[in-house]
Amino acid sequence: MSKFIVRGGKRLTGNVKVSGAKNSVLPIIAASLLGEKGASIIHEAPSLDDVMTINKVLESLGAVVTYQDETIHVDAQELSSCEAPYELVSKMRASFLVMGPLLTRMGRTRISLPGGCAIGTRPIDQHLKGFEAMGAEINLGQGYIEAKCEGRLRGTKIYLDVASVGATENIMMAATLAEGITTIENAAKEPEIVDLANFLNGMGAKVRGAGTGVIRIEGVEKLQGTEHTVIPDRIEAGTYMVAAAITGGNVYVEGAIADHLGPVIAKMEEMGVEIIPDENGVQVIANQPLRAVDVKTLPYPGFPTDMQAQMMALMLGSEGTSVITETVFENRFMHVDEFNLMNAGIRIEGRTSIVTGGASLVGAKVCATDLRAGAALICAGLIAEGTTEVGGTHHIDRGYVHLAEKLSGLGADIWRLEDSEAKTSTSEEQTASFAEKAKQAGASLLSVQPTGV
Ligand SMILES: CC(=O)N[C@H]1[C@@H](OP(=O)(O)OP(=O)(O)OC[C@H]2O[C@@H](n3ccc(=O)[nH]c3=O)[C@H](O)[C@@H]2O)O[C@H](CO)[C@@H](O)[C@@H]1O
Ligand SMILES: C=C(OP(=O)(O)O)C(=O)O
Repeated sequence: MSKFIVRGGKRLTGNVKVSGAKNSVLPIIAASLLGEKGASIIHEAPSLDDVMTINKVLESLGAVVTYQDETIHVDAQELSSCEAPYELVSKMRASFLVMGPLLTRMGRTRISLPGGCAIGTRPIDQHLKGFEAMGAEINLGQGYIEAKCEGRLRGTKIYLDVASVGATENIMMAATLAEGITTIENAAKEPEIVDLANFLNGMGAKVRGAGTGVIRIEGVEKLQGTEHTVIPDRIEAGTYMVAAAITGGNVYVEGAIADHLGPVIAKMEEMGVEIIPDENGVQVIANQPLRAVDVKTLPYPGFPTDMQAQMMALMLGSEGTSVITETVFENRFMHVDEFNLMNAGIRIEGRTSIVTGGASLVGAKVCATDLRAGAALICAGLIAEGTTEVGGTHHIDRGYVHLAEKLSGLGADIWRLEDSEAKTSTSEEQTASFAEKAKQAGASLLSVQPTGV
């Protein structure tokens, strides 16, 4: 099993660059299926496993996709299928985002049910409610959802019972080619929704109000490929901000957009971290003991659930008792047991976790239960005594580009041990191979350690 190995005790300093946002690029790639004329070019597409998976979904539908140097070309002029198979959708829930584009463009689609995952059951009722309201007929059977419509979808008013990011995106994409006007009420307001709307408008769509609770889409007859640069990943940025703060460090997070990180910055400032934003990123300076805070996750612009686990790690490095309430997903405290293997002493009471800071964390063998849990365990490992081994790297690879290389570029004592490397190579060879990867990632190798600890 491959794993990240972290030796605690290093203070992080320097500059780290944030990659393009996973949660923007995935719906944008799905939206590129709407381009009946010309290709789409998507810049700052991070080299994540999730991106490779959705590219494969598009290829299985007949689109021609190439990926080079963080740029994706999608030629979706000729599509040969409207069915997204189980093998790909089961790998990644966001594959379900191809449903809206396929239904509205082809009048029919069949997609494997995405199912739940480690953080919750994650139903899709709001997506389907939207499609039905627009005139689609939905049938479920044998693990697949079939949607079809006679002629074009029809614009209508859709009120979402929960401000779902995915449902807002799927319905928004479906509405671009519908007849008439669609209004989404109680729409999600995340920056990634705005990024998707900008991409769609670049294709010729007429989307207004993205980023507010009411989005209005006037359907058009056809869309064409466009060129777009994905926004920086606010969750990756927040993760490096936490990594800097937990080590008492001084780090410039290049590309972080302070406006997208409002609640994360507010809570870190409340803890005593100095955050200095400028137009290119944010400087994070932690030069005093951290104070306990209480955090409740909420849809944007509230505190993001995708930063909950990392914030929990930061609370462990503070003085006093903090409380985290998770309101977005019903099962997103799986990392607590893993933190507790490191002597964290966190208690769960329903949807709340009580985190007592100041405990001396000790390195342990732990496992990422989802991608943010993995990043959070690595953050905790940065201040733990001894060595922490974080397994479940496939989760982390879904959302973090060159995580070990970026952190080691800031001075962290971290490296990745591949299963195959562990079996076949010497520690010197592993160091050399890691050094090569880090060089490719542009990181300066302040602390590369041989494996085999
Ligand atoms: C690829 C992507 O962008 N993923 C993000 C997206 O996931 P995703 O789009 O799946 O998350 P949603 O916003 O849809 O989910 C929020 C809540 O709504 C519920 N719900 C959702 C849809 C539905 O039809 N019915 C329903 O009840 C979910 O179970 C959950 O409790 O937003 C989440 C919430 O910010 C983030 O954690 C994910 O990183
Ligand atoms: C939960 C997440 O992603 P996804 O919705 O793709 O599972 C996440 O990015 O933290």
